[in-house]
Amino acid sequence: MALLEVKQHSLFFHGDERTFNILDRVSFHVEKGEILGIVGESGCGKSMLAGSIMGLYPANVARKEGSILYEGKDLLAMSAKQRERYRGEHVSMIFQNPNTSLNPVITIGKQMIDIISEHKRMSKKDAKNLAIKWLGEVGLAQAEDIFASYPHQLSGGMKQRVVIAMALSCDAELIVADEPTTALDVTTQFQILRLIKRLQKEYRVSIVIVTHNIGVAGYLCDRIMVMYAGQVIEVGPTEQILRNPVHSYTKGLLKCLPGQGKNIDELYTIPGTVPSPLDFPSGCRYSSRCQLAQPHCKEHAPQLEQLVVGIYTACFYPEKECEA
Ligand SMILES: Nc1ncnc2c1ncn2[C@@H]1O[C@H](COP(=O)(O)OP(=O)(O)OP(=O)(O)O)[C@@H](O)[C@H]1O
Repeated sequence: MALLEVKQHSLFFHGDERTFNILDRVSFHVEKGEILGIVGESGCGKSMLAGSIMGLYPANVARKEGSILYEGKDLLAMSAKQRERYRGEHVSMIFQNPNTSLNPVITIGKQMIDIISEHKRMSKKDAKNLAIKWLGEVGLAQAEDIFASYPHQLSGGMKQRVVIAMALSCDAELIVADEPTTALDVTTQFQILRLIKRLQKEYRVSIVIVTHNIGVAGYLCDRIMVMYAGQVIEVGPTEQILRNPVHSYTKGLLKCLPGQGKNIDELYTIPGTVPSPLDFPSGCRYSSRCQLAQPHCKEHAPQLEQLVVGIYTACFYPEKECEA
């Protein structure tokens, strides 16, 4: 059984005049010890889906459909209290901005002891030792000094390491990381990505990483799931997605990656923008930007279907080559 299995999950929101759809029949799974990357441009619904996996929803959600099964138990059928327990015991979230997870007026050490004590029965002294062990484990030299520091005394990269240490110190089985390196400078980004990769290998934790950067997912993930306008449009093993993508949107995302020696003027961008959820096209949601789109694509919505084993795409013309 997969650790996490999301089936036909849709989210509808209350708008000013009507309800509208943000996630549309999203289905995927995460195996134990796997890293899955959720990739797409801004506004594709990645963060909303990350929230769903955590059982966290904005106040204006009108309707949730489908199921989100964690070890076979459906989050959507749980009470708010059960979902809180699920978050406490099994999953942990890493946000783009580490300050979201850290209290500015409490030392790192006290925050870590509090969080460890919530999850494990142990003396304060043992919790302190465990916290310091984890601070060292995530590459923070002088872990004792970090333990005694306040968040504002640390750099962004150091704070993100602390947040990772917090997640692992509570034995989270699934970590949901929403753009965990986007706020960091390029060098620090690489260091944090390398750290996540090393820790995942060592502790066999499952990770869902949300990123707009398909290169980041390519480096870190076992499989990549590409989203567009609230729908999954391609899923497959990382090698396959990087070398032989089948959906023209995925090809476009790959083409946007900066190459060596390219300056900003030479970078490719996919023409057009992601449609607003208030205005999703009725056929294929990518059809207005797709150079392969046929009249049929504007009228009918392709379903996510298995092309070959393990590779799924929602496109009527997946085999065709295109410029993007
Ligand atoms: N509380 C809300 N009520 C209504 N619409 C929302 C709400 N939060 C987000 N949205 C809309 O839902 C869509 C998906 O947003 P989401 O933040 O999940 O996208 P994303 O792919 O994570 O993009 P980004 O990387 O910019 O966060 C967007 O069109 C966004 O404007």
